[in-house]
Amino acid sequence: MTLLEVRGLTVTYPGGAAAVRGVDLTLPAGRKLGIAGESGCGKTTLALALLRLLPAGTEVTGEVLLDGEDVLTMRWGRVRAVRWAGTSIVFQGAMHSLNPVHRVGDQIAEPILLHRRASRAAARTRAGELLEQVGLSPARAAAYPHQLSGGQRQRVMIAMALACDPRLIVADEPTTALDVMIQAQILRLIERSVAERDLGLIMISHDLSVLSETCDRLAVMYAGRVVEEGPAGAGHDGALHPYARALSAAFPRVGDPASRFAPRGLPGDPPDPAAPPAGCAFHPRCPVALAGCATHDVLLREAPGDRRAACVHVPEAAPGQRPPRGTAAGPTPGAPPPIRQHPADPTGRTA
Ligand SMILES: Nc1ncnc2c1ncn2[C@@H]1O[C@H](COP(=O)(O)OP(=O)(O)OP(=O)(O)O)[C@@H](O)[C@H]1O
Repeated sequence: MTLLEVRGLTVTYPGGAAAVRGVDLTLPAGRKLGIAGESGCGKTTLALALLRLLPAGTEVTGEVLLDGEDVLTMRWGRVRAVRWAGTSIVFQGAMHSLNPVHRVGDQIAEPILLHRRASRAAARTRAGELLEQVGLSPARAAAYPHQLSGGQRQRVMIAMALACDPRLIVADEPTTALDVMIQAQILRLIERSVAERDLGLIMISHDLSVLSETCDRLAVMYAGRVVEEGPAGAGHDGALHPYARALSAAFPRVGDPASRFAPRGLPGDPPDPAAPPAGCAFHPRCPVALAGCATHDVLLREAPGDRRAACVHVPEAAPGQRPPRGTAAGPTPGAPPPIRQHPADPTGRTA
């Protein structure tokens, strides 16, 4: 069963930065999708669009269907309910996401009070249970965020994300600010939490190794587009698109000590999202670009090996090798959908 379907999602910030361009993604219930790409490629913008958290005045086209219901056209009351009970988000740097003047137990209890209409006592009890489930003592409910370590704060964020039993968790660089040992613990906690509850997970990271370990499938973004999507286990070795290959070569490989000392970087910078180059946006940095790549953009299409890739060098899969309709990714053909101006949430609340 499809939990999330993103169709032709395009996001343009005020000022003209087209941060996400024609993204199509499908996430079946209970599956884990990683989204990778270097800084500025549009990963966070995509996450914010899924929860309608983009700033006022941002232009959004396309559809974000959660259980078939379009998040982009919902009334605000419904959006607020969906943000906790449908999709919840774990950001990097919990210190900035938690309110410094409230006890963490109260912050976990708040969405339960608001969205589950629980009594204050029941919400507090549930907050204690959630703290225990993420490996913290229920007594820590009385702590303020500054009294906890970075790893403990991130556990509190995960407890908050789980508070209203969402069906999908979006984790945006959930471990980036943590040291390697704590990073591993938090990743295991996220994996266990989604497995126990059979949740969908979208995990965003610039770290391909983290995503390959945690997720079932991996989408690689460049300049606002998904340029490759496929099984995550092969993230290091099976990539087809030259950008996905370059990204994977930039990371040390498990079991290949030599690669630790000689990771290869990618020369050049990603393009300005307000003025992406004509043709394939990657062509100015692409080691195998052809003359036509400067004028002709290849849309994401079915490729061999249960993958999709947007490159002229990648052969298109034969019709018999393609997945059933509805799982394909790539800009949706046909007339462009209407542009929606994102109004500010009238209450200014994000709960
Ligand atoms: N509020 C905004 N107004 C205008 N442009 C923005 C805004 N937020 C992000 N951008 C631009 O949109 C592009 C995509 O940014 P985004 O944060 O989505 O990328 P990212 O892949 O998540 O990067 P990072 O890994 O550094 O967080 C960038 O060029 C960024 O400068």
